Amino acid sequence: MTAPALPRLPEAPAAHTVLNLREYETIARGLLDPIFYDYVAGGARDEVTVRANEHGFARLGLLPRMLRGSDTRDLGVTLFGTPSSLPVFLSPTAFHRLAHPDGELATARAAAKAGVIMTVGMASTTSVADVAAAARQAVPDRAPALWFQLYLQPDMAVTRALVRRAEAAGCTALLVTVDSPVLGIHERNKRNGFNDLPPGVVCENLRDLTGSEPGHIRQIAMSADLGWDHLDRLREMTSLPVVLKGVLHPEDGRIAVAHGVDGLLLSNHGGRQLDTAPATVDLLPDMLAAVAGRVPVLLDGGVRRGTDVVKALALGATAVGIGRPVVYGLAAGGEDGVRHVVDLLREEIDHTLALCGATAPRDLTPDLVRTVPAVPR
Ligand SMILES: Cc1cc2nc3c(=O)[nH]c(=O)nc-3n(C[C@H](O)[C@H](O)[C@H](O)COP(=O)(O)O)c2cc1C
Ligand SMILES: O=C(O)C(=O)c1ccccc1
Repeated sequence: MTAPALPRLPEAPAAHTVLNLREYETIARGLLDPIFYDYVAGGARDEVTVRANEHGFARLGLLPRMLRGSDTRDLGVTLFGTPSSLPVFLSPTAFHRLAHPDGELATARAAAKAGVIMTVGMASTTSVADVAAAARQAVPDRAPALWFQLYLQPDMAVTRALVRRAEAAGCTALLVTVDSPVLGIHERNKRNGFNDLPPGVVCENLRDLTGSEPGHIRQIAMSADLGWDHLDRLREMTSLPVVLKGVLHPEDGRIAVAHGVDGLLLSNHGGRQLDTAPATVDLLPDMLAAVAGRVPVLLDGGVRRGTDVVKALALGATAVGIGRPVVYGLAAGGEDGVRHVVDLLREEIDHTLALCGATAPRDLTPDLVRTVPAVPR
């Protein structure tokens, strides 16, 4: 068993020297323990889906409109009642204390100051209550904009305990991950022998649940026995909006709506579960058709540029999530790094809207998106 050492305190790069999200990956790679970098960057099996997500955006072009924009643009959206300054939210990622000693606290402060929603992972290395306190302290005059990511547990008492913790912390929605009946196989982790957290790093939300290993990642039960009935029982146990994360087949989108979900997050887990699942942006039109406007559809996977965000919104997504770029920003510069990642995207989205003749996300329509031959990078 090899657990990576905690990273040394990284030197925060001067913000002006980092120009885009991909550069944050390069910087993080130089700072992180290679075992943890591989954990973050990697995906399932051949990592086909990891590459496909970014490639999906590369195969779409934006066809701008002229002479109809405005110098004042509004990027804000409201997602399940939670306002966000951007149509971008932070997707849940586990183990932030492996990227930076301040862990999820730094991420929460950055998200709160940037006015975007952070999804706290069930496998966070800071408790959801402490994350919420950090967000509140960072921006005292605003309610924290936090969602909680949940793996449905076959023991519904455990599920209930986690939901109560998220509610008590003030989370305003539950993202329920359903793409993990079993955990994806990451060959990089196998090669590196990465199968445990270093001493002192604990999944704080799992500390005092039933089970013999308090705070251990093995406390999270992945179960292929879960079914739609478990979702129904979750629906009955909370009045929080429930967003299903990881549905990919349009028929599952229809079933989810019939079961009363408040929204869908079209996600292939960043290519970390079923390898060769298609790119999420390629699946978006079919999912939107299946859902037919009954609930908002969010998307994550491979979003690295403002143009990616604008393409997804133009096709009909309500907002998009970012996963790895947040961890890379955190590794590179703690709170400032995450803040800069969000602010870089903000500037790129605003600039792209201007160039497309749009003043707000609602101006974006599918006719602005064309399939093109991907240009090699
Ligand atoms: C290091 C890492 C940890 C993740 N942990 C979780 C998790 O605990 N729960 C979950 O639902 N998704 C998890 N995800 C998936 C993300 O929520 C998201 O779907 C994915 O990262 C989006 O793709 P992107 O990284 O290309 O932006 C994780 C992703 C990464 C990279
Ligand atoms: O690494 C992941 O993608 C992930 O979702 C996960 C699942 C269980 C524990 C920690 C992370």
